[in-house]
Amino acid sequence: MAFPARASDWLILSLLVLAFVVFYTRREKRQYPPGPPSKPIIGNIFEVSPREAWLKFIDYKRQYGDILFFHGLGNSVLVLSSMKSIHDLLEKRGRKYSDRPTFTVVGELMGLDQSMALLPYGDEWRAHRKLAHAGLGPVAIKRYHSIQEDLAALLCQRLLSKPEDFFSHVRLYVCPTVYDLHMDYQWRKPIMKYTIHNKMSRLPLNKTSNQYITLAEETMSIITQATVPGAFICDLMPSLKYLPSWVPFQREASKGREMIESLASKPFEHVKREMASGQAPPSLTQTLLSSEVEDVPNFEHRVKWTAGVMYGAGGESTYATVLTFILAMALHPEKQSLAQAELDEVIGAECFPRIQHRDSLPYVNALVKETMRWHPVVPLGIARQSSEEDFYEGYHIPKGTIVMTNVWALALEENEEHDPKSFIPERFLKSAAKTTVDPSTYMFGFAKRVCPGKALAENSVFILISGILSMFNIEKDPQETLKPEFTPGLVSYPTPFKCQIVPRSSAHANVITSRAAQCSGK
Ligand code: HEM
Repeated sequence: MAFPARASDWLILSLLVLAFVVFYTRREKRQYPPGPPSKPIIGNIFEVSPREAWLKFIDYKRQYGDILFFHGLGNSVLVLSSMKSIHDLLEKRGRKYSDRPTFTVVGELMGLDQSMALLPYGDEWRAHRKLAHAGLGPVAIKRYHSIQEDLAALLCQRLLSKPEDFFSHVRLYVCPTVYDLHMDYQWRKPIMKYTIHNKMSRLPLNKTSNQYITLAEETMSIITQATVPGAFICDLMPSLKYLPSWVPFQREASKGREMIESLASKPFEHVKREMASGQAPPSLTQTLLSSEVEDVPNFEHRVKWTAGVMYGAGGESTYATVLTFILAMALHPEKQSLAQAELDEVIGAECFPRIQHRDSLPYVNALVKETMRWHPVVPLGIARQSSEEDFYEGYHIPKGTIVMTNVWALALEENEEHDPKSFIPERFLKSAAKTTVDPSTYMFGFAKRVCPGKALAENSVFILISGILSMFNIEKDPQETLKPEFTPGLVSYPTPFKCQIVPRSSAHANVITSRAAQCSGK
């Protein structure tokens, strides 16, 4: 065997060995996390379906494990399906994983990127979060208890008069819970005429409805349509955003921009006027404007957008949760009776519950948790984007990777004691073995970007659900086969279904009427 004889030969050989080692080490480091097989150029990116992707991700989780990777056409997507991986990346390495993806049309062109939910991780976002904590923190939300209780009573009143329109009623009284906090009671003053919208959940509002609600619902409709993947080619080819204003999508974007700006500005100006006249009731905007953080630069702009984002961010998910509850009750009357028995015993028969009763109703709380677990309404969380490249468990995660949290997989985690697909509130009772993770630890997102409305939402969901349970029986429509089916989007709620919502007795009907009358008198 011939060996290199001269020093220069040794040098060349050493460099070759070094280059070989570096090449293979880097190749090793650049190994992506597992995922379905990929093809040249398109990779496996088309396996990420825009509709009900969570169902497919469950199958892939079984095959490839808790971290899944999809890539192709210059995109990469990481799906995290275990608390451990979510905690390791979003919590422990939060600095790298707290950005949001860029939405060219709805964000940049329509201006929604001024709102906390889409703001990049940075100083502006931090300023909005600080304001949100001031207005939605544990002490501040106590100011809203009576508003939330009134809205639950008014929802029951509507259910009493036209139970078959429950989709519309829930929409009308749940989304504005958030709006009400933003403004005040004004939206309820005009008489609203509305009917159930056949396919869509959105309210078909007419001219007699309140201008703020009409604006909010129309704007939400534009935002929802604009965020459907593929709605605008400009989202796939961002350079198209420089096309002139007469191009059709630019005209749509400019209309959307106007409406989104009005959604934030109009209620804000309304509260300011009320404050100037000394008559502003408690609301998020009012709380923030009268807070002592006025030395913050752009204070008014930030308050306007912090409060303005809440209708979209909070209404839809609360609405979806209450509808899921109604569906679950129609399917599980035996669980409903157990919750009603507890309500009757703890707060008294024919009494309307209050938020302060929350801690003394373990079964009702378990039922609320089970509603959230049984069908998570935000099944894949809200996407993040990695702001730096990273390596996790030996895998390479490129900078700019879209990161999804597979909440659906967490909720349907295999469990030895209880079937994850069945509706069993008992799994959350203290007496049961503590094998099921509390959904409030994953339903509202994670770490730095965890939902700032969580505490408020939990109160809303509790009072709406316990109010309905205490006053009504929800029953299957005997003429229909009730099959649980849900919409496929970012926020997923039951597709239209029929059920019967009947007062538990005439005494209960009277309680509803007199409790609702107290609200209208305010
Ligand atoms: C059942 C009701 C609700 C659910 C299930 C829910 C769920 C979520 C989730 C999953 C996120 C994403 C967090 C992340 O990226 O990790 C989020 C963000 C957010 N939620 Fe909620 N939410 C609810 C109600 C509310 C309410 C009532 C409000 C406002 C009053 C609200 C305001 C927000 C805002 C502003 C964000 C964006 C936070 C940010 O990007 O920094 N949510 N929510």
